Amino acid sequence: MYRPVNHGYIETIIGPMYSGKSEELIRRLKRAKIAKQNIVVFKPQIDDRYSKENVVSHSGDSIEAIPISNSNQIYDYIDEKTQVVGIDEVQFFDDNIVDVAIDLADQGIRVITAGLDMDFKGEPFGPTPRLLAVSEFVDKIQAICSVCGQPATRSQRLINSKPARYNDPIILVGAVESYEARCRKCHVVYHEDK
Ligand SMILES: Nc1ncnc2c1ncn2[C@@H]1O[C@H](COP(=O)(O)OP(=O)(O)O)[C@@H](O)[C@H]1O
Ligand SMILES: Cc1cn([C@H]2C[C@H](O)[C@@H](COP(=O)(O)O)O2)c(=O)[nH]c1=O
Ligand SMILES: [Zn+2]
Repeated sequence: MYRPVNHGYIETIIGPMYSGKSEELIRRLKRAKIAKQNIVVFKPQIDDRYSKENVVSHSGDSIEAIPISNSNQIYDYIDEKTQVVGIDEVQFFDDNIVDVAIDLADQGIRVITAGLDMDFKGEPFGPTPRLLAVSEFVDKIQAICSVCGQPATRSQRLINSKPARYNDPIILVGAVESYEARCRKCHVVYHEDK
């Protein structure tokens, strides 16, 4: 694909749940739209929490998005006019999403991704660590700890109001019924062997 000027790069917005990643992604994409840039937004199909075809923040901001089940599907919606690509919930994709982001940036596209850096156990989540390494710009943002009010960097999973167990599955789509924002001190994971 021919692009006359190569100004591509990757921006990544990371943090725990409720930290404002989707709000910030939507804000940047809406500004690009105001600048009359050609944008395309993607989200993983499994995230049907608030909407199937929009990125929606916990506070209700939204922008139209294409749900995809495989990162290579992004290429079906990109052409020589595409200037900005947004990808939300990037942690749910496989590692190939990083190669797609690199390829798009190499083609001159501004790629803006948002996702969780850590899972409910406080461990690196899916492709995010590698994505951070190759991004030109990274913004790590915080929520408010639901226990103590300090800046929250972790996502607390609660099952029947109790901390989730270490061996529980990593993926569980949800919001306030299953997750709270917590700081390091207030974040709890239940280890059955301890
Ligand atoms: N504990 C919390 N800390 C900060 N914001 C919260 C919290 N709980 C709910 N919110 C709401 O969530 C919004 C951020 O939502 P969103 O952008 O979807 O976050 P993220 O994509 O990081 O999960 C905030 O503007 C606020 O209205
Ligand atoms: C911590 C954690 C989260 N999830 C899920 C829960 C939500 O559906 C998304 C995160 O959404 P947000 O826009 O950041 O609020 O991820 C999960 O599947 N596993 C986890 O460990
Ligand atoms: Zn706390």
